[in-house]
Amino acid sequence: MTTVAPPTGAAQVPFRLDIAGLNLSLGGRQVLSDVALNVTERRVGIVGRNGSGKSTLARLMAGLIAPDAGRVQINGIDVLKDRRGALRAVGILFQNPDHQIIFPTVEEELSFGLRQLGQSKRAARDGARTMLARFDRLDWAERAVATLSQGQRHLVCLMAVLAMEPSVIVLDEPFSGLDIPTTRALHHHLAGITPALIHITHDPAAIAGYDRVIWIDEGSVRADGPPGSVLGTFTTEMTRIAEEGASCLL
Ligand SMILES: Nc1ncnc2c1ncn2[C@@H]1O[C@H](COP(=O)(O)OP(=O)(O)OP(=O)(O)O)[C@@H](O)[C@H]1O
Repeated sequence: MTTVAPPTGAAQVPFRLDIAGLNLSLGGRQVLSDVALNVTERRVGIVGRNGSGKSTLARLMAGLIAPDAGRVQINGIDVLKDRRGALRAVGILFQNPDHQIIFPTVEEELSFGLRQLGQSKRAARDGARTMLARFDRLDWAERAVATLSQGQRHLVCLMAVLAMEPSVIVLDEPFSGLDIPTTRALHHHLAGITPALIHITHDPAAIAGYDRVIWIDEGSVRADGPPGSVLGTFTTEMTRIAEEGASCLL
């Protein structure tokens, strides 16, 4: 398995997320209600039932959608108002890499974000190749993205986000649909990276070793604290709901 060395000096990258009074309705339904969070921990998990509002929160954290009320700041940058600042502050990885990849070749895909940050064509190409080399994938530079597997495309997305050196990366269930070895390889890559991580997942084991876990329930924060206590309560509640559902079917 490839070991990924964090870039020198990057361990000092600051991270602070401040969410205040976040409210959002979609399709006439309140999806998030009064979400307020202050986060400085570098490994944070988010759990919650299907439809509880996790992905919506992830998009708000990345400044991809606007709330009805409230604001999201990362390192003091309002991610909605300062789009250039937000590109440096936060990266996001979606469940489906095909929702993210827009260029035909791997190098073009990795260069794009760097061009958005204002780098010259040459600097962006060099940055893309440096990132590919870090992951021992320099041979992918000219490769057509369409010829890569789903797991390999996930890795392309991860490298593209990392190349931009954001303070934090939001992971929106990036491992669903991947086999165990691919999932482990991506976990391994993530364990070695410098940016803070906010990781949305349905797998409590994936975030058991994190610094903090936030449980989103029906658009609000239901529990927030160390993984030991939050994941314990969450799992007990999910099991109770599942058993209740099963007994209804009998
Ligand atoms: N564009 C939209 N228009 C209307 N309703 C939406 C829209 N996007 C999301 N919703 C609704 O908002 C709620 C929260 O959706 P969201 O995708 O944030 O949930 P989630 O917690 O990420 O769920 P899952 O675990 O299933 O991915 C759901 O009820 C969903 O149907």
